[in-house]
Order: sequence, then C-alpha cells, then structure tokens
Amino acid sequence: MRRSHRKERSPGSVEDEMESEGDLSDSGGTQTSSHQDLRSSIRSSLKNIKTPIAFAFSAVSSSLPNPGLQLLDHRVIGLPLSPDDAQKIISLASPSPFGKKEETLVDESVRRCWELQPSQFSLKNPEWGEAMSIMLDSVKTGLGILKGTGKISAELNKLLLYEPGAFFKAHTDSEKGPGMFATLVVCLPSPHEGGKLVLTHDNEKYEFETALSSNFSTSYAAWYADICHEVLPVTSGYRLMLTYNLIWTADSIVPSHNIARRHVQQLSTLLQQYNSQLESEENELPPILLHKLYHKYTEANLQFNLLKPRDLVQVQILSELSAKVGFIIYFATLELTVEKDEECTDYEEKSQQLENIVDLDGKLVVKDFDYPEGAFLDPKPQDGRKADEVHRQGWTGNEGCPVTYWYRDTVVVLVPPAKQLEFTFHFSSKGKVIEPLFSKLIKTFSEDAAQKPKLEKLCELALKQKLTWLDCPYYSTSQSHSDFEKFLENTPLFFKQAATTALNFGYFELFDIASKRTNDKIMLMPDIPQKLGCWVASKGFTTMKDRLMKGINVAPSISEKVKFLESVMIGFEANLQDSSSTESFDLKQWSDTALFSAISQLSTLSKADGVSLGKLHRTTDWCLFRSSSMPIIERTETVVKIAFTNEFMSTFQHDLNQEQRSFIEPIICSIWRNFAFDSSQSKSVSNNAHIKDMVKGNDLLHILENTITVLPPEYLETAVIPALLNAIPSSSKECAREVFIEVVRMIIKNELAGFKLPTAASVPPALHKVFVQALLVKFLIENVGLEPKAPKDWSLPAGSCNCSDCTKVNNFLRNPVQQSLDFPCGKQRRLHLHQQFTNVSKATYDVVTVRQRNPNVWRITKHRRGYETSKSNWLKNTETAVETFAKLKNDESVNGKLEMYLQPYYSIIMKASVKELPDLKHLVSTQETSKNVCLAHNSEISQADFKGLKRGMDEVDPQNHGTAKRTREFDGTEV
Ligand SMILES: O=C(O)CCC(=O)C(=O)O
Ligand SMILES: [Fe+2]
Repeated sequence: MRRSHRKERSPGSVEDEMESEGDLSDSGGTQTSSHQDLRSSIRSSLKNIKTPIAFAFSAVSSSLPNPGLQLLDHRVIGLPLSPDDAQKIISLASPSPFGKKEETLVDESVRRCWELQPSQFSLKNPEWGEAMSIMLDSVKTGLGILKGTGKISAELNKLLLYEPGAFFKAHTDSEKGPGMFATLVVCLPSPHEGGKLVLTHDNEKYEFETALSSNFSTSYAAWYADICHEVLPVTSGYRLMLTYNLIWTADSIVPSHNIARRHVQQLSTLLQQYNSQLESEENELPPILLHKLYHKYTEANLQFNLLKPRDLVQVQILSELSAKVGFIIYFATLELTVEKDEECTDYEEKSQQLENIVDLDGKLVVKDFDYPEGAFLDPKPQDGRKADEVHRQGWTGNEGCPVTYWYRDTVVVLVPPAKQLEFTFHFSSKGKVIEPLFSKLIKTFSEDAAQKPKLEKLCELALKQKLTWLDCPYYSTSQSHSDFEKFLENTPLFFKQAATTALNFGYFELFDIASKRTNDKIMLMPDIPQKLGCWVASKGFTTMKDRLMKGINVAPSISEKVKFLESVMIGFEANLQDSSSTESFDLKQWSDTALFSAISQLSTLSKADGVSLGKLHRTTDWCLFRSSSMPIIERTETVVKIAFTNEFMSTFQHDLNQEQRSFIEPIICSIWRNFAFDSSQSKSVSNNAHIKDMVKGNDLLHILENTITVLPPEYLETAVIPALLNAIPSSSKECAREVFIEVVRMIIKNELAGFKLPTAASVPPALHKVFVQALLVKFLIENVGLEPKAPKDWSLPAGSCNCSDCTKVNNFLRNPVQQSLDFPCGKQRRLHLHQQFTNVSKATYDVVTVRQRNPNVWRITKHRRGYETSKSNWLKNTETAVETFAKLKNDESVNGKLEMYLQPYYSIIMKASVKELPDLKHLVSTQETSKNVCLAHNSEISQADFKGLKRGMDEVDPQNHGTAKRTREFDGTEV
C-alpha cells in the first residue's frame, strides 16, 4: 500500500454545528487576520449554504381546497370558474391600476386586468387557512429562508381576473406596508391559455406557466420584492388570481434575495481571496481545500446526480461558484489511517490519502493522491468519531498490540486556479499526472492569450516529469521502426501533448528538452515536422536547422526520412509569404544534401531502403544523387542493390541515357559478383525481417530483365546463371521454401529473362537444367531431409550411479528388448532412483510411482516419442513436397517441361526421395562453366575488377564498342 506517513497540523478548533445558521457577522468580506481564519471562514461560509438560492419559487397542487370564493352580494363563485361567474366578477370589478412612484395609474397599455379589493369578496372555506400555511411553508423553503430564522405571514391583497387580451407589463411590486418582503400569487382553477408570469433577475429567467394546470388544479408562485416580472397576454379563457403580500414577522433582518445570495457572494469573495493569497505571497495556505459532505457515498454513487439533497445544494452552489472564480471541483474519498498501540498510548501514526478522485459526473480522475498538509477544512474525522474499520493485529511478541483505524469521508476537492498546474502533477510527485485535467488545461490556456505564461509552465512541468519509461537506462537509442512504435505506445499522452504544444507556441527550449529526452523520437510525431517547417518560414532556416537535422537522422528508414522532409516542406511552403524567395530554394537544396548524409550514417539498409533510395533520383539533383548514392549502395547487400536497381530502372523503361547507364552498370555487375538470395544482416535480426529481405521471385525477374537491358546477353550465361547456381547451397531453408519453387515455376513457364526458350520444343541448355535441379534439390534437403533413423533396439545409455538399485535399472536400460521395469521399493530408495533417473536431459523413458501396492512400485518405461514425432513430420513434409511438385507440373504451360528440366533426376525429385538425390555441391560445381567470370568475394565495386570484367565481355561481343568508353566515364566519378 502506498501511504505517505505524515503528521498533520489541525486546521484549528472550529466548533462545527455551533455556529448560528444565519449569522453573517464573523465572516464577511473583511480581511482575515491569518490563514487559519481564512480557512475557517471558508468553512463556515460553506456551512451556511443549505438551501437553494432562488429568487422565485412556484408549485402546483391538486390537493389544495377550493377557497370558497363569495362576492359581496353573497353569490358563491364555483371553481373551475364558469364564463357566467367570470362575468359576475367583472360586473363588480374595476380596472387594475398600477403604481408609478407616488401615483396610482390606470393605463391599458401597461396593465389590462380586472380586480376586486379584499372588501369586495370573502374566502369562506375554513380549510383555506390550513392550505395557506402549507403554501407558506413550501414558499419559505423555496426562497431559501433558513428554518428557525423567523416567521412569515400572508396578507390578502387582491382578486385579479384576466380575460382574453389581459396582461401586465414588466414591473416590480411596490412595497405595501412594513415587513413586506415578497409577493405570493395563487392561481385558482379556471381554464385559460397564455398569461405566463415571467420573472427575471441578473440575466436569469424564471417562468410560472399558470395555464398548464389551470383546468382543475391550484398553482402558486412567490418572489422576492425586488424581482422584475410581467404577465404575458391571456389568449383564451379566464385567469383568476388571488394575490398576497408576504410579511416578515420576526425581529431579524427582513429576508431578501440579496441576503440569501450573500452567503454565496461571501464564499466567492473568500475563495478569491484564498486564491490570490496563494498566487501573491509566501504563505502556508494549503494548495487545495477539502470539504466534507454530510453523507458518505460509495464509489458507485459518487456523482452529482446521486447526491442527497443537502449535499446537492452545496455542491450545486460550489460548482456554479467554481465556474465563476475558476476553481475546479472534484469528489473524493478521504481515507485517514491511524495506527496506535494499545499498550503504549503515546504512539500514534497517521497517514491520509484521497482515494478515487472523480469529476462531478463520477468519472475517475485519479486513483489515489497524497493530499497536502492542512487541506482539510473540517475537524479531523477521528475526533470523537467511531472508525469505519478497525484491525487488531493481536500480540506480536515484544512489538506490543498494534491497532489500525480507518476513517473514511466523502469530500469535495476544491482546486484553486493558482495551484491547478501543480495539482495536475500531484504537486510534482514524480511521474504522476492527472491526464484529463492536463488536457483540459492545455486546451483552456492555449485558447486564451492571457494564459500564455501558465501554458508555458504547464509544458515545462510536463516535459520535466520523471518518466519510468524514458528515464530507464535501457531506453532504446536504436532507431528501428518498431522502436518508434514502442515510443509512441509507452510515452504518456501528456508528454507528447506538451511537446507538441511547446513547439506550436514556439517554446523552443522546452521542445528541445522533449527532443533530448526522447532521443529525438519526438520529431517523428504527427504534426511536428510540418510545424518545424512553419517555423523555418517564420524564424528563418538557421534557427531551425539543428532540429531538422535531428529529425532526419532519427527517422529509422529512408522512406521515413523522406516523409519527414516532405512534411517540413509542406509546413514551410504554407507559411512562406513569398514563395519565390531564395529561402525556399535553399531549404530544398539543404534537405537533399542532409538526407544523403543521414542515409550514409545508417548502419544497414533494408530492401525497402533500397527501393526508397532508388526513387530519390526523381526528386533530387542528378549530380548529387549520383555522387551520394553510389558510396551508400556499394556497401549494401545484394538484396538491397537489387531493390535499388529495379526501382531506379523502373523509371526509364529500358531507355537510359549514357550517364544513367554508366551509373547503374557497375552496380549490376557487383550484384552478380556477390550474389546471394538471403541478406546476412536481416537473417540475424528476426525471422520476419529475414523473409522480407530476401531476393524474391519478382526481384529476380526484374533484375534479370534489367541486366539484359544494360549488359550484353552473354553476360547471363557467363556471369549471372553461374552466380545464381553458386548461391544455392548456402541459401537458407526459408529461402528455399519462399523463393525457389517460385523461381522454378517462372522458368518452366518461360517467364524468367535469361531462361526463356525460343520455342515450345526447345531443349533447355544444360546450365539451366542444373539450375532448376539444384533449386529443387536444395528445397528437398532443407524442407524434407533424410528419413529419421529408427533406434536399432530398445537399449539406452545407462546412468552413472553404481549402487545396487541403480545397477538393476542400468541393466534394464542397456537391455535391447525389455521396455518396462517395475521396482517395488520404499520411499528412501525411490527418492534416490528419482534423483538419478528423472530430469535427465534427452531421456527417452518415463518414470512414475505406482501406489496400489505396498511397498509402492517405482516404474520406468522406455519410449520412442522423439523418433515418432520426427518420423511423422518427415512423412508430412515428404507428402507436402510431392504435392508442391505435382502442382508445379500442372502449372507449366507446356506439359512435360518440368520433366525435361529435371532429367535424369525427375522421378527421384518428384517423389521427394532425398536419399537418392545427387549431391548438391557436386551438382553445382560440375556445371560451373564460366571460368572467365570473376566471383570474387570482395564486395567493393573496384575499378580494376570492373575493367577486367568489361574486357572479358568485350572479347565476347566485339561489336559493343560503347562499353569501354562508358567504363572510362564511370572511372571519372567519385566512386
Ligand atoms: O397575475 C399575476 O400573476 C401577477 C400579478 C402581479 O404581478 C401583481 O399583482 O403585481
Ligand atoms: Fe406584480
């Protein structure tokens, strides 16, 4: 368990429930004398928030009685109101006036409504009094008037009747006597439409729609005296209202909306004060505040929507406030652990931590968090309270009797703006980050220019966080593609986000930190190269040069280096004001040179790199390409050279100019001088890389065609085919499986340049035949092999111990016919035998103890499972090979060709009979005819070799005068 053991100071002895609830005197906006006071003021201010702070309230009730409305002439008015009764009322009523300053006016453009004075009607139902007190109770709660703070009474004001077209424009009610603090209106059952009452305060709107329940129910609404309101026109029916003045009958201050809001305003002031003190001075204030909720919530029900009413009110207000003053609020479980010793009362060790910090929707933000000193606003949970969990360890000798108590509370976590950065990083406890908060802050700060200093700080904190992954000494400095994938996967999102942001906002020093810590891998993240390009355009090339170089160097393959530079170019061009500027030209030229220098630093090139390099002549200056790629390509293996050549040649469609020809010719020659199907480098890396980096059928197809394009046809017979043949014995098993069958298929289908027969009836030359035979012989040797030899009898090598028991067992092992031995003996002797005969490496026997008899039987049984498996594998492989060859035979375009190629070994090969096959080395060497071809093991394209080779060929083809000349041109290059 991770626990920080720390003694915490008490936040002060604040007596919780003893504060008078409505008392505001101690905690107004006055400057607090100490931090202690500030915290306790915040706390008591919070305590005072117990009811919703509403400026208006309304409710509907179907159970309220009919008030028993009677007019002066004793006519009783039935409810719901009938049109006849409405007319009776109107006949007695007068148009409603309204007050303007001292005057009382009647003006139908401001108010149209009929009214009766209380003297013109009475409410006869004796139950109406009770109904009134029910309404007053709910109005009190609704308006946030604290229980026990005072009494209110209602004074009947008017009976109002709105006929269609009646309304009352926006106004505030005039104070009709001392103590009046609010208005109550009761809408009696009388169907109507329109007539909505709309109240507004501080841009907040509250609507009371009387029409909705007007058929049969009574509804009522109340609002504080200073609230502006209007009644929209009634569109049909009659709207019948009783209006009351609400009077405050206690001595205490008359409640008003402002007073109710004052607790909140006060809290808001205190929180702002707390935040600005944190920002401005050296102080000992805690960086966050924790406020205890009344109820304890389980992990599952800790979210705003599931809060109990009392907590709900507080959290609602806190969350509104937080939005205004920039605090962030969360829920969490506060766990306090107290360890005591019942023997030694002095000993007490406390540790505390926040568990499961969640946001208001209950979404987990962080699992556990060591909260800072002094953050808890309320008294310590353990003060006079029963622990939620107790664990007694019992006597542990001289260590006494330790007891552990756990106290758990649900708290609101208040994070002030001043400490949000630090909070995000758990107050810099290394490597811990609250990612959702981090992302949120990055977003907010990025969008607000005034927050730039905070944004920079946030990036700095993130980029300097200790990270197990990056800081581990084994963090890879190699540059393979899989390494970059690992980097993307393991580097936390916040780090990557911070690096990207740092670059976007031009915090170059911070970006360089990210670059250094990731061994420059950060350069390859999406958007980074393009952004670097933008900066080149705006800050100039020199400022960004080193960073660009890092990016080019860290990109693991040529294609990724090219991609990096292309992205840089896109960003650069998009941000360049004047695209014809010299800066543009310089960047392109520089990046081409830089690219080649980065490529030349790659320790090995893959086949894919060969392709990428072969493409580069299309986008770079020819001279640069020629002089830079030659030294790179001449160091590479055959497979890379082939990929390069094939890609290079694919552009020209056999139509090379002298320059290109003289460039590629020596490369092709060097391919055939050192030909190998496998890449020796990738062989050692991984099986996958190995299979990828082999000379495949298609590669061979194209390189043969390209060889013919550049070199005279005789070259195939004298150099190429012997080189191919020569490469067969040393090629790998995988190669034999993946490539050889494919090559044979191409040959017999007459597809492979150099092996094509002029007519269907032509007999293949001996060299071609041997080549095809050698490919299949190698295939069989590697993929089938010789039949595994069965053991000649059951005898096995004996063990080394010569005790009498072991001697018996050894005799059994040596015995050529006996397969199993039962050895009844006691435990000790069995143990010895086990020691001698179990876990013997390569043992081809099993040992068990049989328990049915007394003494138990030690049983040893010989087996031949190893042989059996290899035999069955061999049979399977033979079968597969036979099938493969049969398919090959069916594939050929002219039947019988395969047989022609394989004679005299046709039937042996077709039945995959390895034991009858000719010796491969012998087969290959007897046919190695081209004595004049240099098969030097020297991998360099040496000029001497090249000339020698050429001379040989010139002899073969006296017409080819151009060759010697081209050679001289080649000599002139920087190779
Ligand atoms: O009819 C109503 O709903 C409100 C009446 C009113 O605002 C008033 O009498 O001052
Ligand atoms: Fe009014």
